[in-house]
Amino acid sequence: MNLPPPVASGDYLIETEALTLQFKGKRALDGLDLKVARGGIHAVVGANGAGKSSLFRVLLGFEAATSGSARILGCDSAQLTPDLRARIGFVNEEHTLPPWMRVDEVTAMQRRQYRAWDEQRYHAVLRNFNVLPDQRIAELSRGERAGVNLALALGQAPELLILDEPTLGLDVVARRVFLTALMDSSYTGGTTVVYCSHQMDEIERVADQLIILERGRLLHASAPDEFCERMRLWVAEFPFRAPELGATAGVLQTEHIDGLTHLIVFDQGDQFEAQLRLLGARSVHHMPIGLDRAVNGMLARGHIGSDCSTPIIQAA
Ligand SMILES: Nc1ncnc2c1ncn2[C@@H]1O[C@H](COP(=O)(O)OP(=O)(O)OP(=O)(O)O)[C@@H](O)[C@H]1O
Repeated sequence: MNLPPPVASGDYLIETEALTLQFKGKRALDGLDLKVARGGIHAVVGANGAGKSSLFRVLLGFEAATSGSARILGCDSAQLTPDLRARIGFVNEEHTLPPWMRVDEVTAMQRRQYRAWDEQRYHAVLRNFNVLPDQRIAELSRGERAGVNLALALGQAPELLILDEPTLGLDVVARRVFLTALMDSSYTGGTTVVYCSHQMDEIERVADQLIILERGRLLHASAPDEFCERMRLWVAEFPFRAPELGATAGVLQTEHIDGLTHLIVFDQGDQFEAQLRLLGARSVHHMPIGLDRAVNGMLARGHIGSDCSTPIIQAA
C-alpha cells in the first residue's frame, strides 16, 4: 500500500479536543474529544441528533466551533487551504452536485481539479449505475446521484474520505457495490474512510473502528468485534417478581419476554450470574450479541425518550 506522508500531531487524520458547537438553545457537540488514526474505515454511529453531521461540518470548516479545537490532516479545520481540501473527499446524504450540469461535464471538472484523479476507480464505481454521460444531474434518480457522487469522490483518490449517510436511497445491489468500492479504496488505495450511518449490517461488514457518539460526546471507540465481545445478553428466570435491574452496574437494557428477564449488559464477567442468583434468579444464561443489538442497547439507555438518560460508560 502506498500511503501519503504522515500528518503532524502523531498520525491522526482527525483530532478534536473539547470540541463544542452550540446553537440557540441546543448543543450539537459537547466537549468532544476524538482521535481518528490514519488507515481503515471508521464508522461513526449515534442516535438522531447525536452530532454526527455537525462533527463533519465543523471538521470540514463549513461551521465554526463555539469552543475547543478541531484538526483535520494536521490543520485547524477553520484554516483549510485549497490544497488540503483537495486531499479530502466528502459525500453527504443530499448528494449536492450542480443540478444543471451534465455528468460528463461534472466529471471533466473533477478530472481537472484533482491532480491524483483516478479514472479507473471512477469508472469501476460508475459502471454499476445506469447513468448516461449526457444526463443532467437533476435528471438522475436519488440512487444514481449517490452513485455519481461516490464515483467522483473515489476518483479524486482522497487521503481522507468523509461520508455522511451516503447509502440512503441506494438499492441492495448498489449498496453492496458502494461498500465494496469503499473497502477497495481503503485497503488498496490507502484512503482513510470516516463514514456515518444507521445501517449496522453495513458497519459490521466494513468498519475497522466503531465510534459511538451520544449527545455530542464520545461514548465509545473500539473495533466493532471488541465492542461486541464486551456485550452480553443475559436471560434470567425469576420464579417470583423480577427485581428492578435498570440501575445495576453494566445493565443497558431490560426486557421481560415470556416470563424471562432479558438484559443487555456491558463489561460484566461471570460474577454477574452470581449477582442475579442472589437476587433470586432460578436459571441464568448468557450469549453473545451482534453489533446491531449491541449498539442499540448502548444507545437506548441514553436515548432522548429513555427513562434513564445518564450515560453508563465513558469513552474507551
Ligand atoms: N443550524 C442548527 N440550528 C439549531 N440546531 C441545530 C442546527 N444544526 C443541528 N442542530 C441540532 O444539533 C443536534 C445535532 O444535529 P446533527 O445533524 O449533527 O445530528 P446527527 O447525529 O447527524 O443526526 P441524524 O442521525 O438525525 O442525521 C440536533 O439536536 C440538531 O437539532
